[in-house]
Amino acid sequence: MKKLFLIIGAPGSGKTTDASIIAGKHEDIVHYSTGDMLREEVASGSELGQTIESYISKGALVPLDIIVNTIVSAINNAPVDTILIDGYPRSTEQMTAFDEIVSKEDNIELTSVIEVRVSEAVARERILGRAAEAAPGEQRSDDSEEVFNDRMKIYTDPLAEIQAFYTEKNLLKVIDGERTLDPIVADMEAFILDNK
Ligand SMILES: Nc1ncnc2c1ncn2[C@@H]1O[C@H](COP(=O)(O)OP(=O)(O)O)[C@@H](O)[C@H]1O
Repeated sequence: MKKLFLIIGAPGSGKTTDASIIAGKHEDIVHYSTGDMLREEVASGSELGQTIESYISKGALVPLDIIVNTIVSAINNAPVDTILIDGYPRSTEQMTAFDEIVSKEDNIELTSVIEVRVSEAVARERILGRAAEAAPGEQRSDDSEEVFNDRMKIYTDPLAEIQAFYTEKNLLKVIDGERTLDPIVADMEAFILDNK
């Protein structure tokens, strides 16, 4: 049985960093970041990667079929049974599409949806700080003020509906992301270890 933890959070919430640290500490936990998987496809130079980059550079969501295929293949190819995926779902369309997949796949259990919660002000400060600190040529194409605003709106627009959907299923776990890294990671790690 593959036990899946979805981790959502605003741009700059630290969701990818948190999940990556936890997976790095436990051999029986693997972590996939939707953003990183999509950027890997872009880096491959494939035609699909060019399509993906056209969305990422605008802070827009890539099409449903692309992101669903990306996460389903990551789950199916995962080498261990506890899987953390950060950056999904980002729309109610993605949420319902995945709910259908999980309901059909006996081998996949959605164990929890962890929301790393930060205010827009903290998210903005972190993203624009990351952009300012990036080495020349290393800045992410979507870390500009304008694209950040679009990414933030895309995240917050469906959030209430996503929170309600998973609260109803008793699957939502909120973690305060406005702290230093260690207590956030400790809280998330304890929750995952208690529930995997
Ligand atoms: N679940 C998803 N659905 C569609 N597009 C996605 C998804 N996850 C990531 N992306 C694309 O990758 C970009 C970067 O995502 P990510 O690295 O997680 O950054 P952040 O969440 O901090 O904005 C998103 O702005 C979007 O273009």
